[in-house]
Amino acid sequence: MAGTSVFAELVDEDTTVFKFYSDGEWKKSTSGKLVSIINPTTRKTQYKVQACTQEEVNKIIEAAKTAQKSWAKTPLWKRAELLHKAAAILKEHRAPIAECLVKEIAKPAKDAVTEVVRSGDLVSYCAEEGVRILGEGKFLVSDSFPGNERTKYCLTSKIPLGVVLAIPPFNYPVNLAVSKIAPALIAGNSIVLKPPTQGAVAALHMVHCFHLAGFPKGLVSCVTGKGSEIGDFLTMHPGVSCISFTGGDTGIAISKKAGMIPLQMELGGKDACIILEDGDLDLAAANIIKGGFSYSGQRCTAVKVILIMESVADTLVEKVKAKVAKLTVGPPEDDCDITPVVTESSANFIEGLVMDAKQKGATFCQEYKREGNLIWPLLLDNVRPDMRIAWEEPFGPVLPVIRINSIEEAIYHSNASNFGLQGCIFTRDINKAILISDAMETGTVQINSAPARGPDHFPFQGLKDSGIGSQGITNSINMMTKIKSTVINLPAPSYAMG
Ligand SMILES: NC(=O)C1=CN([C@@H]2O[C@H](COP(=O)(O)OP(=O)(O)OC[C@H]3O[C@@H](n4cnc5c(N)ncnc54)[C@H](OP(=O)(O)O)[C@@H]3O)[C@@H](O)[C@H]2O)C=CC1
Ligand SMILES: O=C(O)[C@H](O)COP(=O)(O)O
Repeated sequence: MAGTSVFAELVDEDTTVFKFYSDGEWKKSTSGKLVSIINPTTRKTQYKVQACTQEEVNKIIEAAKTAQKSWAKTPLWKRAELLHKAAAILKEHRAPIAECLVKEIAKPAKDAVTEVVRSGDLVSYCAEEGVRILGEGKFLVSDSFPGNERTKYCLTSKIPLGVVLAIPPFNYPVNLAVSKIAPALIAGNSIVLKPPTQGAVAALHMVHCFHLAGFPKGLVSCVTGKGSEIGDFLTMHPGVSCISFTGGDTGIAISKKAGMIPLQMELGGKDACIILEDGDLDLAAANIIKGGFSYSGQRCTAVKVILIMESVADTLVEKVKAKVAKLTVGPPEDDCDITPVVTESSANFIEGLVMDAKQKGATFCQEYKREGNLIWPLLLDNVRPDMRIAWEEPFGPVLPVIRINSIEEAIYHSNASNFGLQGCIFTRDINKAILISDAMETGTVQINSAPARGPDHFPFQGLKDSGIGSQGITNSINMMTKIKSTVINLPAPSYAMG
């Protein structure tokens, strides 16, 4: 159970009130204020977390700055060793952490366990990748640039940035937290985590695994509280040297307010699934179900619009409809495919998109049904560009189908979006696939499979409003370092063996 056994020190007087993590200790905030986490399924308060004060944030950042200085002098292999230890502890305690994910964000039970295991694997991979790429630098000689003799040797290495602020979203509160924490730590940075409110307790449990692994005091901290209240103070804090954020439009606002520091932003998406006449329609239908409806469509990489050639549209829609009918709908504890969406306001937003489509004449392939936060999976056919669902991301189990008559039309629609995260193409013609991929303004294009972030060492990036920079283990480690050069100036040209 959450907050019990090794996690007992996280809880306050009752097992639903959780402390925050500062200077290697679990603490109650002096604010005396708590933030409630509502269970999306029961719509009742499940847990409460501390609303940290600005003073507490100041202390955390000061401690993080101090801890980082000694951490940067800790041998790389020792940093990796601690990360491997944290990964093992995380995996060992996957059950109580997954239980938090089920209660806080209604993630289906099996997927919740997968998130924790995937996170442990990510931390270990990061440790291994870090010792390789951070163990190498460059050696340059001056005479390759015109006008120079070989009188200068330039040695470059990757050095840490300082304090990294990590802000993950509700849909992967553990995995998208460690995908920022592990690269930051292996690269010699300290980390301040501000978890999403929905998912904060799972994140606190994950942080405790780093505590149990024995990381130095102050190196890893976790501030809780509503992003709308404590967010600006954190993101504009002069002690923060880098922000790694995943979430919605909030990221655009942060990028305008943050100082002159490196930013890693992974924001929303409207990933198109383009299906050509020669595409394998069974494969496409299976990927539409997995891509569009897993975790009830609450993934940035979810298939969010189907662009299908008119000549094969009826067949494809029938295949998808048949599979939608088989999706199970209900509580996450029962491991249903479709579970309640994260908040009531999300459910209302999704309903607004559905009603707009209804009013403007979309074809409902299923009856629209909602109970509380639970929305039954819905395929909307014959969606037109004047409908909001054609452009906006529902972050829910509702999927629009737009019928197209040419490849150009598909590319035009995909590129007209303000987002540019991923897209996918179903065709047996690899030449067409490559041409379409090249024309699509997205960070990644998948050929004959649904969009996805993983495997987690692949580069992951969004263009346009979908983000800044690139994630993936290697890119994140590099992003959380800067280059330092030392130039050795020789009194006379010197050529090895020359
Ligand atoms: N590209 C990607 O990889 C992903 C993108 N997303 C996108 O995120 C959205 C849904 O996720 P959601 O969690 O609701 O996104 P939000 O942008 O609302 O929240 C993301 C994080 O930012 C915090 N936050 C809120 N306000 C501020 C602020 N002013 N300053 C700093 N931090 C703040 C939130 O905390 P709190 O919870 O306390 O408000 C949360 O931890 C969708 O649009 C989706 O597309 C989601 C997942 C991955
Ligand atoms: O933010 C998201 O929703 C995730 O980065 C998507 O990850 P996934 O493709 O592994 O679900």
